[in-house]
Amino acid sequence: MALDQFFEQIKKQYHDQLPFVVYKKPNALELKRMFQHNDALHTVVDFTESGFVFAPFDSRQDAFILPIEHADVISVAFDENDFYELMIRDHKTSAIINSNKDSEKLLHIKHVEDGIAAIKSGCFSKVVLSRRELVENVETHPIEIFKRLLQRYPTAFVYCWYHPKVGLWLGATPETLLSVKGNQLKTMSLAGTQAFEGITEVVWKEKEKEEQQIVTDFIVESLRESVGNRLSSSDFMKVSDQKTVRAGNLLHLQTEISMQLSPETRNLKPILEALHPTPAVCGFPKDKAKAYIIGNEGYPREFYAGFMGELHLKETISRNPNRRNVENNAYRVQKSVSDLYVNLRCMQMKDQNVFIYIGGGITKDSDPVAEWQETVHKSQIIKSVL
Ligand SMILES: C=C(O[C@H]1C=CC=C(C(=O)O)[C@@H]1O)C(=O)O
Repeated sequence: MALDQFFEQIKKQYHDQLPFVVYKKPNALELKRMFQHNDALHTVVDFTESGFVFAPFDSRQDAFILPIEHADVISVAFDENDFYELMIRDHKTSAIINSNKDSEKLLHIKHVEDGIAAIKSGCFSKVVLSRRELVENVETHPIEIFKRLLQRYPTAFVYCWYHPKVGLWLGATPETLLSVKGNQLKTMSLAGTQAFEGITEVVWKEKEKEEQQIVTDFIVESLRESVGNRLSSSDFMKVSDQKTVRAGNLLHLQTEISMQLSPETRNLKPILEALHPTPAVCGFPKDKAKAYIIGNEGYPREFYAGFMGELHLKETISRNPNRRNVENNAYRVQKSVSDLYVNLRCMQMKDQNVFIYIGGGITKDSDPVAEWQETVHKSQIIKSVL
């Protein structure tokens, strides 16, 4: 199917107020879309379901799914030239809208100061505080915004999710929550932010390294506790060194973590309950930081800092990648694939109003004004696609 036709069909599905998701995985040269046949709202029961899941920050609230058995899935190839075409077409319309008000600045700085005071009084060692910024009168069609996200963030998970009973969300996230292919589990710890200024070999402050190490330690410990009994040896968990990764115009510190699960692990609920929300979007210890966020942030996060992605989809994988044209099914295996991402660098569209969600990790050494500026920088980057 041609790319234009692919996007036109999505616009029609949206116009007809029927649920859909369109997405591209990090570095993939393929776009996928899933159309639900009717507007029924399906709630996740235990994460053994198959489909595309959309889960909120606060796991006491419902997570939703476009179930594979009620949906059509189509993939199209997407290569560098398509990126180029889109870039040329949309170049003139991209603009950075600066709408930060002084009252928003003072409020965020106050929230960060209060968060630092709570850390110093021993409530928790890290908390991620965020804010929501409103941009009014956005006339760009959400699918055009999605295309711009695609061209800007080739290394991100880029998505547009819509359900008439929930709303419309878009984003380009650099953070994997959980990837399970067969019995291979991969996740990552991501934290620390600085602007990308042409090079990725940058120096990180101790404060940022410590902030990211809190996330890594939490993930390793949570995985040990939630699936540890299925491990035959701790050698099954691999933890990489800290490295710098680029997410559009930002740099972050990242550690990759991987392990093997027992072959029959279909129920991801215990792992997701242990991991989500990680200290990259919540804080540490998790429950105290989460209660503080919900009680003090002053707005509902809804799906920001929640997670989304493929849950238990079937994928045919070649056992021997060198045997490309082998027709023999003996070389192909069907694996269950779950690829879930943290909903960061995202926005929610309500008619022509767009809410942008941005936050940052706070530790005892954080500078409230610098934290405000980090959210301004992140929001300007997101706004530039409107
Ligand atoms: C919570 C956000 O980012 C997280 C992920 C990477 C770096 C972060 C930071 O530097 O604070 C945050 O932990 C956000 O962008 O809204």
